Amino acid sequence: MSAVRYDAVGAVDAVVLDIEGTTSATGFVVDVLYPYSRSRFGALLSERSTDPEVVRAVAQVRELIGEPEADAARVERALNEWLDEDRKATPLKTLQGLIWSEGFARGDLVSHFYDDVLPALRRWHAAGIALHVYSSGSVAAQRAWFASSPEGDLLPLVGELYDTENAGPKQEAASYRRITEALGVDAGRTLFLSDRPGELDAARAAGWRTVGVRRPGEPYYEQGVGEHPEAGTFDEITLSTRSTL
Ligand SMILES: CSCCC(=O)C(=O)COP(=O)(O)O
Ligand SMILES: [Mg+2]
Repeated sequence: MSAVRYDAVGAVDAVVLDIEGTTSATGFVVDVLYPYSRSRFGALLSERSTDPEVVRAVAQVRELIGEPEADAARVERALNEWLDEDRKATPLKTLQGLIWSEGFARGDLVSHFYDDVLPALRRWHAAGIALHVYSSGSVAAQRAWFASSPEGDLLPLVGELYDTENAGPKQEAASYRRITEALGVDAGRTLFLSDRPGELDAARAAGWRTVGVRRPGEPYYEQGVGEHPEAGTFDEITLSTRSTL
């Protein structure tokens, strides 16, 4: 796999990061985070049934399954079915985010990053490149994820956090246009790193630059990333901004 260089003048002002499969192992999410949330959905739904975020997420679950009267047990069953399918349904992610952020704060959970990721993020941040996140994981989950890394609190490295609630579905170009507008940066100077071809296609359709991150063992590794430039690790991605040239 050849290294990707973005070193033309004014190449990149901002990098937007996908998490699962890109900065971090899908295996960790599925084997550690998913069981943690699965075992706590029941308690969350019964003990915090009046929490506005829970109320809103439960209403969204009922709407998605087409059962306006679904009780807590039915809602929990739907959440677990989506977990089994790894379906990135927004209310599932909202409820997982509530559970995980408490788990991270309590010290039950510590996030995972591939070895090449944190050095690259520090390098890019030091070079003046803004780092943002766009993940199906909720903003609350993303914040906890970066705050509780094996190397401590990484939140000072990252700027804005986007999820399917505040930006929209990751496979739709409109979501990336929304982020461009919110960030106030040129689409053509924004680089999206993701493992999923559908997300990369949507970002490119919105005028973003893209690099597909293909890590052996990840679910999308065999499928590849189509026509997008690709990198096996963040070490292969050389970035610079106008100000550094
Ligand atoms: C800290 S987010 C936890 C991972 C997760 O639930 C998820 O759905 C990540 O999906 P991504 O869009 O980052 O591939
Ligand atoms: Mg991903």
